[in-house]
Amino acid sequence: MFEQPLPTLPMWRVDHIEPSPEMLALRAKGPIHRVRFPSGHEGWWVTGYDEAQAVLSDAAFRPAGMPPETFTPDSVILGSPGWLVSHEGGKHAWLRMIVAPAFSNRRVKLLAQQVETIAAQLFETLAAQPQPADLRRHLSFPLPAMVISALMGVPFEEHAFFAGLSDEVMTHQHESGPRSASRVAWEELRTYICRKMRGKREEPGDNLLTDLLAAVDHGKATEEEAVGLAAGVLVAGHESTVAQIEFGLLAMFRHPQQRERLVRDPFLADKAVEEILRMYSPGAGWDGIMRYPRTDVTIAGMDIPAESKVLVGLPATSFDPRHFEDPEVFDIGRDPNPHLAFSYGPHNCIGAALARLELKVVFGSIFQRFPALRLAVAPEELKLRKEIITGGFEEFPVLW
Ligand code: HEM
Repeated sequence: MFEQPLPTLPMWRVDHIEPSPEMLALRAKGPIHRVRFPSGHEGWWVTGYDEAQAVLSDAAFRPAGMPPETFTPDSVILGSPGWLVSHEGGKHAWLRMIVAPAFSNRRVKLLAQQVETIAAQLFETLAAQPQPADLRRHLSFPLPAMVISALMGVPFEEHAFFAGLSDEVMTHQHESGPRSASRVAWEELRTYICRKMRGKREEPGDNLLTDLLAAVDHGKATEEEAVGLAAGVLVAGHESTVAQIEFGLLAMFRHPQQRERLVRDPFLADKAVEEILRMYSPGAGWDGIMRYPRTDVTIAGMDIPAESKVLVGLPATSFDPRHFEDPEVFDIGRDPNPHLAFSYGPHNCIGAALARLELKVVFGSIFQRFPALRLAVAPEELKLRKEIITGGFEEFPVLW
């Protein structure tokens, strides 16, 4: 009998950010599907919400940075010592505990004021530019980088340097792309962090690099692990937030009624951010996070052999009608909104509270500061950054 070819990933979004119709159609057929990955390998794609949660909390699955030997992880940082997604079980919990204080409620509260100050400064810099101006250059790229400077305890002026390296690390990351430039950038980034961390001996403070140096001094982590932890936080925390600001703004431009709702009621900012995360999470040609079962497993009645590739389709889970009413509707007042944009289980995003804070500061005030904010080009002229997993745009020219 004639066999249907397997659905192939990636399934590109439409108009840069709208969910792919192929993804929606496949998701509607069931919670798990056999697919072909960009690498050419066959494997499984989990699109159901409950099934995704089950995989992400099951210790039978290794994380994205621990692929079986036959597979390459989809980025050079996955697999590096100290990068949290390259560890599992007790070792992962131990390393995560070392960075956890930097993300505690107390530290995030301390950062809140700084985030507001940084955003206000960047808004004014943007306002002072001749129009049209590139919002990426003046807001979406520097904001998360400056916040990470504060989190790590490095001078603001260095943000452009390390954010440039972080950007390079995340570029050409699709599993089939070339990687030499991102390897070089990863090494350079680690060297920079190592130097800054050692500098904390003379100039300690309430920041991540001081915590990490203490962990090394007390024998809780090797220097290599500490540097990997910091570099991982930096890379994970920068690119996804940049793309989320840009995708969120494009979403608001595409939905003028929702934008008006937000302008009329800025208290909706929290919920608007959640809805942006649910429906327009970062990603370009990115369909989820990889997991590898160490034993034979069964998901939703489908038998999956050990050591296969199982992609947990976080973006697809946002459209599961078992958890979201009218999931294809962008509703900034949606409540409840239990999306999985920050993942689930032991590797859930440790920076979620900080990311939410940054997004809330942007979306809660940008349309007040720039009431006529709009794209200076037709949306189809925006160039999606296809070579970077998180997406975002080459430039984001705006008028106001
Ligand atoms: C909109 C912004 C963000 C999104 C959508 C996002 C999303 C995610 C997702 C889906 C994961 C799980 C990866 C996996 O299990 O394979 C993750 C992990 C992680 N994220 Fe985020 N993230 C964001 C912002 C941040 C920020 C601001 C930071 C830190 C400053 C951060 C640091 C991390 C770290 C360190 C991990 C690894 C956690 C672990 O393996 O234990 N992220 N993030």
